Amino acid sequence: MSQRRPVVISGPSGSGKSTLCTRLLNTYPGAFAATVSHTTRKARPGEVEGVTYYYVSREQFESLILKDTFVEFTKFNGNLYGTSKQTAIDQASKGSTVVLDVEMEGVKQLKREQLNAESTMNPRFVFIKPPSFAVLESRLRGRGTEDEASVQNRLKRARAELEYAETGVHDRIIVNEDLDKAFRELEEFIFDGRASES
Ligand SMILES: Nc1ncnc2c1ncn2[C@@H]1O[C@H](COP(=O)(O)OP(=O)(O)OP(=O)(O)O)[C@@H](O)[C@H]1O
Repeated sequence: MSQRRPVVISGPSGSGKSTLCTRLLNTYPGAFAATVSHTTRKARPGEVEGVTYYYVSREQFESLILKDTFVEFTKFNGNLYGTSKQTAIDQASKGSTVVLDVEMEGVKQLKREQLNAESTMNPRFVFIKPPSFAVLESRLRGRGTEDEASVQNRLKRARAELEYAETGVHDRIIVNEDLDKAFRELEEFIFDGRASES
């Protein structure tokens, strides 16, 4: 299989990025690889260093920024998150198509990176859109992982994400209403219309 361009999956928190990414990785074992991000947030029970995240201190993270380590990084709920260039290169060298799950700031940085003459990533961008704001809110609450302040913060950011997507920066927008349908559309986008008929 020829090496495919990296796929950047973005969308508001709660739109279903992780759900769709996980399904992609499980449906095609070995074909896709998610990058492991660096974060300054503390590991939650069950999370594994080097698998879920690379956990670093704020000082370490800031020094990595100065060393131009990250292809994108962002601050969220007081913590820093970033995708290092090296982890994307490592995954691609194993023959896997790299999948990046990022939010709006990450997309903007990746777009800027593309303008850089030395940029080699050349990713494609897909936006996962919730069917409506009300559905997004109910999914975020239904997930049961956020306190009220975090839900409100995510919803505020979601408005900006949706406005940004309106500007036409993504190669494809997928409305995640019915999960199976959204997944088929994602497959079609990734395989350029040659997805399996599942
Ligand atoms: N099509 C769908 N129909 C119903 N529920 C869905 C659908 N897609 C995702 N969900 C549910 O919505 C919630 C949010 O999904 P998910 O965690 O994948 O979002 P996310 O975009 O990755 O969020 P974050 O950026 O915060 O990680 C989850 O509980 C998930 O099971």
